[in-house]
Amino acid sequence: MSFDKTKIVKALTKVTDPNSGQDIITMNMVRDLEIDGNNINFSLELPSLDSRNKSDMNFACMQAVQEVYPEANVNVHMISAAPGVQQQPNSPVSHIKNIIAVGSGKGGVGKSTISVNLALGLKQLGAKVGLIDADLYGPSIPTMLGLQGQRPQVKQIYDQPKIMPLEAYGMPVMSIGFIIEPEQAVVLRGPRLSGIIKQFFNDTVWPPLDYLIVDLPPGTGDIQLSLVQTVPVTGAILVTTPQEVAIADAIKAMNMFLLPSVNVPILGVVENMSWFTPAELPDNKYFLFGEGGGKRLAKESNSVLLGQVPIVQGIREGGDEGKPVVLRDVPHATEAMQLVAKNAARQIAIRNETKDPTRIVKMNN
Ligand SMILES: Nc1ncnc2c1ncn2[C@@H]1O[C@H](COP(=O)(O)OP(=O)(O)OP(=O)(O)O)[C@@H](O)[C@H]1O
Repeated sequence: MSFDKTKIVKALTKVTDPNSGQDIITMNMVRDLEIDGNNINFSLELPSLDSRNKSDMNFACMQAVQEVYPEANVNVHMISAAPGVQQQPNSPVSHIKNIIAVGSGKGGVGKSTISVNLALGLKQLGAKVGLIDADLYGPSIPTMLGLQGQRPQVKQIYDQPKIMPLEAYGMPVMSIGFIIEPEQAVVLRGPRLSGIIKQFFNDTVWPPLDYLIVDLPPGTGDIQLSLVQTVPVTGAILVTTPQEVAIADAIKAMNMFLLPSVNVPILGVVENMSWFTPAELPDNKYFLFGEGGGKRLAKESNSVLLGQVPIVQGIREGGDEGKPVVLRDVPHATEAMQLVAKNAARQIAIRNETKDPTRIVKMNN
């Protein structure tokens, strides 16, 4: 009896890739399928050959094929994925094309608001997007997406517990706020924080994504460091308000990404709360927080201004009500957020064309 390749492929769709939660055929991990008499041979491409699930996956492949062809000899050859753009053999998330950090110098400049709208804005453009809220000083993203009080599920994959992100508007989301109470979060110290960041990547099942947006705490600290030590960060976006005093802090945050040992490119700057326009005077702009900060920071970081977002009541309401403004139709605001997303997508594409993939920062402790 000869074996049917289509049946074998179908059988292999029952084998799960533990990193993405998808099957290994969908993830394009099966290569060089050959039938040779009683032998069924193929290669299984893994992100890294020291993957902890290597033998489980080998066994799962054999079992799946022998369910349809019990008499077959199944030979699975494990190979390591060739690193492509933004892929590194040791990245726990090589199925995520771009990891984008959103940072700021000061708190309260609207970094989380920009992160949420940027993520959903990129999704509106047709991309597959995920969001991580790593801002432990105010994990506000659960509220901004109407997910407050919810807890992610834990699923056993190959006998290991894996976290399944929650979903908002079709977008997978993880937050420090899903795991610990905000009061507890602020007293956490280095090793514990670094453990949480690692969990977000190593133990969370992210589907294949074009962009994963990471909302960082303001300033520079343990979370930023853990992030660049865990995954290759494609680039950083800085959020600032227009006033001069915010810029000095934003420059410190920028310098951390640009340290030679970190080397994460700055993709651009978003200036938030740029001006206020009262509804009854639609042609007037009041520059409550001064002017020019975003432009200056873009110049300092040798990047571009991705957009200016005015102060609009609908932006605050969108956050409080769990439906971000980019999904609404709010004059001056929805369009401004969509433009930020469009410009960010363009700058990411330019970055990937012109610069080498970022490397994960090696720990020297
Ligand atoms: N352009 C804007 N217009 C009106 N309200 C805004 C705007 N941007 C942000 N806000 C509101 O300001 C508040 C603070 O925003 P947000 O939580 O995004 O700041 P943040 O920089 O992430 O703060 P932190 O990092 O300190 O938690 C929120 O209530 C948000 O809805």
